[in-house]
Amino acid sequence: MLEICNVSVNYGQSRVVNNVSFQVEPLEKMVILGRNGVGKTTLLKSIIGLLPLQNGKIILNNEDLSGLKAYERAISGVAYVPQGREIIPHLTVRENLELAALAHTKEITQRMEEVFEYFPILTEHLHRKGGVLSGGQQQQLAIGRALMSHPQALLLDEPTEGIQPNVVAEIANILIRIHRKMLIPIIIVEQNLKFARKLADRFVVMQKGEIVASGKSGELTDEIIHKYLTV
Ligand SMILES: Nc1ncnc2c1ncn2[C@@H]1O[C@H](COP(=O)(O)OP(=O)(O)OP(=O)(O)O)[C@@H](O)[C@H]1O
Repeated sequence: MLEICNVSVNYGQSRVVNNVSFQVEPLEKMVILGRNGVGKTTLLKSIIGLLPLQNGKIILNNEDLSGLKAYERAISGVAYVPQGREIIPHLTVRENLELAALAHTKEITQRMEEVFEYFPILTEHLHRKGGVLSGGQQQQLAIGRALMSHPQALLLDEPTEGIQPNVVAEIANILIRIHRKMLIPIIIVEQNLKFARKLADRFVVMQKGEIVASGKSGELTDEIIHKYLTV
């Protein structure tokens, strides 16, 4: 289980995430919703250790990660698919995957085979540079790269951004398969409501750094959408 306990994050004097708490069970996929600039990415970055916590704790499977650096949290099992994918453009698909698994070299071939089961398209592009892939292919590579560390929790920041609708649907189905097989908590920051509804078991909505609504995905009402999500 991934526990976010009273987390606050500042940029300088400015508080961007304020006292956020929620838990994600291994059987759950949680989506974080909210308009632009409400602190969703900042929260994800504080969970993975790229931004310091002002207050609060991050606990994964009873291990307190709060004092650990980002690479130590990665070793403890937190994997991150960043907004914009951040594929290394001059490395090939294979090299992008290998790089993500350097700490686990013994199992690298097996891990890669697992990634190819989810994303067979990557096998067709294995020796091409990551930078020449389409947006959808890069997103698949970014998720595959996160899986190379065999994570205990998976965090994704806007995986549908800039991706064609048919590929979005495919990515949703693959994430559902990944979750069924790995049974790890998944947190997705998302603006695409259709995708969020298809994927998520539960949701939280953020506004001005705080959680203002939460529930099971069936409880995501038009009223909540109108009040906190439509522009
Ligand atoms: N490096 C930074 N330094 C100072 N302020 C920042 C920094 N990065 C983000 N912010 C500000 O913090 C607030 C929250 O930004 P954040 O990116 O977390 O929001 P978000 O909900 O993820 O939005 P989006 O959907 O646009 O990515 C915004 O007001 C943003 O301008």
